[in-house]
Amino acid sequence: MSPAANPAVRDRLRIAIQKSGRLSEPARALLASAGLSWRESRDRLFCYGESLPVDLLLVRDDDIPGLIADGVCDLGIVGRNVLAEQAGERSETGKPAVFREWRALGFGGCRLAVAVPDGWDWQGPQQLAGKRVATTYPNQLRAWLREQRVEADIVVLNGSVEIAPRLGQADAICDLVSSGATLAANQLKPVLDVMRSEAVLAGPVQPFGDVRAELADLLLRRMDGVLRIRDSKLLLFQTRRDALPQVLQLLPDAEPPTMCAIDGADTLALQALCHGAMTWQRLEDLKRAGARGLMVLPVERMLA
Ligand SMILES: Nc1ncnc2c1ncn2[C@@H]1O[C@H](COP(=O)(O)OP(=O)(O)OP(=O)(O)O)[C@@H](O)[C@H]1O
Ligand SMILES: O=P(O)(O)OC[C@H]1O[C@H](OP(=O)(O)OP(=O)(O)O)[C@H](O)[C@@H]1O
Ligand SMILES: [Mg+2]
Repeated sequence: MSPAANPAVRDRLRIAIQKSGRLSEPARALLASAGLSWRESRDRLFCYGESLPVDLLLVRDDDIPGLIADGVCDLGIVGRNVLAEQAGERSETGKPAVFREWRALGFGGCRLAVAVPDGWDWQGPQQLAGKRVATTYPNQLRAWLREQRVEADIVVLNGSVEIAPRLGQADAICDLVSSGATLAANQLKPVLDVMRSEAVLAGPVQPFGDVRAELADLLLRRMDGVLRIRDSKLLLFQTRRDALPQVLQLLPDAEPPTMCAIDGADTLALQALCHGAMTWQRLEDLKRAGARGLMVLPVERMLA
């Protein structure tokens, strides 16, 4: 049966990303560097893929796990915090796990942390016993409290959680923190992390049974290439053979270099893919160790 005749079989992949918010631009940029391009529609909620049969759906981030669960979209880029919260909710209500994290994407980093008023003398999780804790992430907080064997009341709020203690709605909070500025502005201090989060590529637990499997594989391979080289540089240099061990010691973050002998084999020309920052200080150290003609080149694409 052709995909058109059977709606369960699809010949295009559909990826949901946040319409507007912290993850929307980096998510688009990542997909674009993996070679995707779209024809923008006028309402901009659905973008038809041009370079590959991969379409974009622009939605609220909280809707992404549910869209994957319902099969409305195939993949999504969403914070691990949102994915874990909704997975927790499904498991609490006895529903099977249908989506999971496929890849961590290295942006949108933050943590889900417990914070208490500045004046508290924090002794440990037991101090939350019998207290009210405000959060947008009740399932993760509940699971964490259970692990700590602490009984506390969870007050669910959809936003502005940090203001709850001042309003007398809660004694402590459990919310996302990155710089800590929002906590400080509300006279709160973080005391421990419930989870570390970043943007992730989410997908179904079950593999696709049609051409989407190949499209998803292709996309993953390209994304892995982009993620691997995000901060990488290609380093070109020459060195005398006897200085090689000292030079390589300064490149612990490099892939095994390609080398060739020149000048009657006494000198080597090398190229090494380095994953760490290539600062001036590092180049000067390499020169001191015997490297010559150092050149640092950006890496645009890589396919393993
Ligand atoms: N302060 C922060 N620093 C870094 N990342 C954050 C921060 N706050 C949230 N995030 C991450 O970015 C994701 C999206 O945050 P954002 O504030 O844009 O969501 P939202 O207000 O729920 O948006 P939407 O309108 O799509 O529902 C969060 O789920 C989290 O993974
Ligand atoms: O530690 P900080 O760097 O101050 O960031 C933390 C704040 O960022 C997020 O809110 P956001 O600004 O996205 O507003 P929102 O409540 O509308 O999501 C989060 O809910 C915190 O309130
Ligand atoms: Mg949201």
